[in-house]
Amino acid sequence: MTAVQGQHTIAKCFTFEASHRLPDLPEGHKCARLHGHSWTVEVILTADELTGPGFVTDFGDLKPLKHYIDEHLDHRHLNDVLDVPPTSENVAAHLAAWCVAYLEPVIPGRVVAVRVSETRTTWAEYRVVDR
Ligand SMILES: Nc1nc2c(c(=O)[nH]1)N=C([C@H](O)[C@H](O)COP(=O)(O)OP(=O)(O)OP(=O)(O)O)CN2
Ligand SMILES: [Zn+2]
Repeated sequence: MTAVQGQHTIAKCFTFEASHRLPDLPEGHKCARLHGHSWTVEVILTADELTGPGFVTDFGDLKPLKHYIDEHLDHRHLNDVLDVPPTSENVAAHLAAWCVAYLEPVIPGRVVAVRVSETRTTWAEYRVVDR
């Protein structure tokens, strides 16, 4: 059978608990108040060729991201961590930049995007420009 042309993509989810408040919102907006979420982070990776038994990246090799999240975001007030308002969009961009700087050099795959959810009904995705 002829192989279908395509691209492998994998993802792994991480969670953390953190508070935030969003500035520059209209008077009375609920998200200007201090509140917290169980956040979800999904890192999405691709590779042109599989390695080992057929991996884009061994899911286990994504542990440095879990360690970063546990150390720097979990049970923190995100306004103290980021130097921009801690929206889902900005948290996703922050984690994408961290993954490109510190995770990519030590894994075979490339980071495609980081998706962040504050709630079960919302997400924001930061897509890394193709390199
Ligand atoms: N584009 C964005 N919009 C909002 C963000 C964000 O980061 N990016 N953040 C918030 C609040 O922090 C909070 O997450 C509220 O979310 P929202 O879905 O508006 O509220 P609920 O979870 O309570 O959902 P309901 O549908 O109102 O029950 C706001 N917007
Ligand atoms: Zn919120």
